Amino acid sequence: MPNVITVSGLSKTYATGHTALNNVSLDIRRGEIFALLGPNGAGKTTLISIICGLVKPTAGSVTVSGFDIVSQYRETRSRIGLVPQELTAEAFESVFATVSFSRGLFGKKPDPAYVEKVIRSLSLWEKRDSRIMTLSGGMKRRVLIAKALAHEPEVLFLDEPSAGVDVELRRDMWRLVSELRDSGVTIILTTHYLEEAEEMADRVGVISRGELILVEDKAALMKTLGKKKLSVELNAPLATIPARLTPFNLTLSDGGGCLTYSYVTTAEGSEGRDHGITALLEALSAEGIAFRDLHTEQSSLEDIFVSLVRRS
Ligand SMILES: Nc1ncnc2c1ncn2[C@@H]1O[C@H](COP(=O)(O)OP(=O)(O)OP(=O)(O)O)[C@@H](O)[C@H]1O
Repeated sequence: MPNVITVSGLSKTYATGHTALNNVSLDIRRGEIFALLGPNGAGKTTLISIICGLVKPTAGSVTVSGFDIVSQYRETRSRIGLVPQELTAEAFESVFATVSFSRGLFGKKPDPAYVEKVIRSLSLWEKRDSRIMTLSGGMKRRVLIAKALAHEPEVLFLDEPSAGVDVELRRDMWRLVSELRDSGVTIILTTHYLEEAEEMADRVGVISRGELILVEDKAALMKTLGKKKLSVELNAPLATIPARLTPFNLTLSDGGGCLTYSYVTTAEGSEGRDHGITALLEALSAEGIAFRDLHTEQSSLEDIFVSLVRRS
């Protein structure tokens, strides 16, 4: 996949002297869903704001579809849709008028059929003539997405799309984001919710204190980091691990009193694929090894994330 955004050596030090981004380089592939994860204050919004031309970088460069965000601002901005964190929309305008107006801001010719399509895809058609102020919070958020899509952007930024929305709207939004991706739009979202990244993203970037500490395919991340451990507390300690048990790559601890087995719990793995636990228990029984207790421990994405951020 060719890159749609190239970020090179990007840094931002605010007037306060605070360095919010430090030498960040990142390629976003056309057509992917990229999740940017990071704790509060990590620099996610700063990064997005620079790419969208709202904040000036201190050093480094960014191109969008090959155009420079500073010297070719109009070219880059018209290719980007931004759904901001805060709910801001014109209170007295109707949904249809607001979305049409957003399209006009980017110099696009009016296209009521396209605006209708966007509004329908966000299940807002029934509300097209309603004033924004009369809508629920969830509907207002849908309007923000419609506004961001009004000028047919190639790239859509969603800053904390799930903040303050209920489970149903979150699900709807996830569905919408996949549909947009299927229609060729590249999506970059920031989130605190690992579940969201896990559900939607093709790739994940972790940012902490202004530095990009990891960029990885989600599947690979889950595979390497989504591990489970089974600990078997033995009745009698073992001096060594018997040969029959070698294929399980066990570790022996607690003075020989505990055997630990690690296995992967990716989405595919948990759906019926044998983790080898049955085979392990059979092998233990065949070796005449008795145990008094079994327990499992899972490294949650939360743990993984916290340990990555701490390590950085
Ligand atoms: N205009 C500004 N002037 C000075 N400092 C700023 C400004 N905007 C952001 N910062 C600081 O830069 C750092 C990064 O902020 P940013 O909003 O990019 O983080 P974030 O990862 O988006 O956080 P959150 O998850 O809370 O939205 C923070 O310490 C913040 O206080």
